Amino acid sequence: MHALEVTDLSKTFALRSGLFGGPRDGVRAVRPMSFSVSRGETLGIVGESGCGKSTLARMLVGLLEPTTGSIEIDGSALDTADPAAFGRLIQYVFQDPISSLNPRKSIRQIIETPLKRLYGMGAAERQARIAEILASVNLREAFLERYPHEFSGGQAQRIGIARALAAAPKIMILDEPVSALDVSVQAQVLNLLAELRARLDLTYLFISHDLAVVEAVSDRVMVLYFGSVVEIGRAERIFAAPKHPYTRLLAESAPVVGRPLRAPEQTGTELPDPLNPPPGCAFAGRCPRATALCRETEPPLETMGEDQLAACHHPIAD
Ligand SMILES: Nc1ncnc2c1ncn2[C@@H]1O[C@H](COP(=O)(O)OP(=O)(O)OP(=O)(O)O)[C@@H](O)[C@H]1O
Repeated sequence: MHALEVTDLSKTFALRSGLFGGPRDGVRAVRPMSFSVSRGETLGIVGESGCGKSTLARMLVGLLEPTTGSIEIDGSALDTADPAAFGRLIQYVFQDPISSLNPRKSIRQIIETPLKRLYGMGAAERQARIAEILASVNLREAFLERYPHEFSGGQAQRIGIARALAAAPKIMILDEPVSALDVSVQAQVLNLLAELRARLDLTYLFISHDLAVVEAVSDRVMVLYFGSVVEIGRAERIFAAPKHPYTRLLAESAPVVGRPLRAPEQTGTELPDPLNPPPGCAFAGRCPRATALCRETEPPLETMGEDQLAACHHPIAD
């Protein structure tokens, strides 16, 4: 049984009706995708801006209703109408730690909220739990009566992590959790996350533009392009021996540690128009290997080596 099992999950943002009142398709932000994550695993998720990472993450934490598909955690399907059930199982750590914390609430109130809301804990139980959570993110109890703006970025991100841990989730979605932090602080937060994962048997989905960070922290990496999974495989293999030309482009355009992915305009033609998607492979317009087949028929995600799947008619040979 997987910690997380996603089946045919998709999201289309409806648009107002088109010219002359006719229907229009809407923006297919996430096309039907299926993947699973094992208990204790870190799955990295990479892709350029607009590839659907946030939309996927927001569906996984119950902030956005999927258009199709299902989400199972530890074998139980999540009910999209029951946000508290999501909250107890899967939590989100945001990119910008300070602005993601309510400025009018003390740290105690911020950490207490999930304990009350999700578990209905009484005062004594909450006090004990808060002390435990603070210790696990290496923050002093003296911080509890302070407010978010009094903290540095690294401390604020520890508070964001503490808030997520208060829900005692099985899965955490880490959305660019260190990209807003100074490089010197990034490693501390990444080490803390690794330690928490091991100690609490957590499963992570780690979204990042920074391939070096993703490669370092992930067991497997999933590459998204234009709302679809184009490749998924072991972190140590996927950038070293990509099967999909898009994964290779990403790896080649970010050769320096810490360098973020380049914008599409720096790596060739732009992304396709989401309102008017091409019929075949969405990457064909930028792909040096594309043929007529690619422009006509969308390639399915297929096994192409040990633990590696790619959606490509002309995959790169080993
Ligand atoms: N509420 C919305 N209504 C209409 N379209 C949307 C909405 N939210 C996202 N989109 C579109 O869906 C697509 C995927 O967006 P999403 O924010 O998930 O991408 P992303 O990979 O997270 O990008 P970034 O890295 O910039 O956050 C984009 O084309 C975006 O314009």
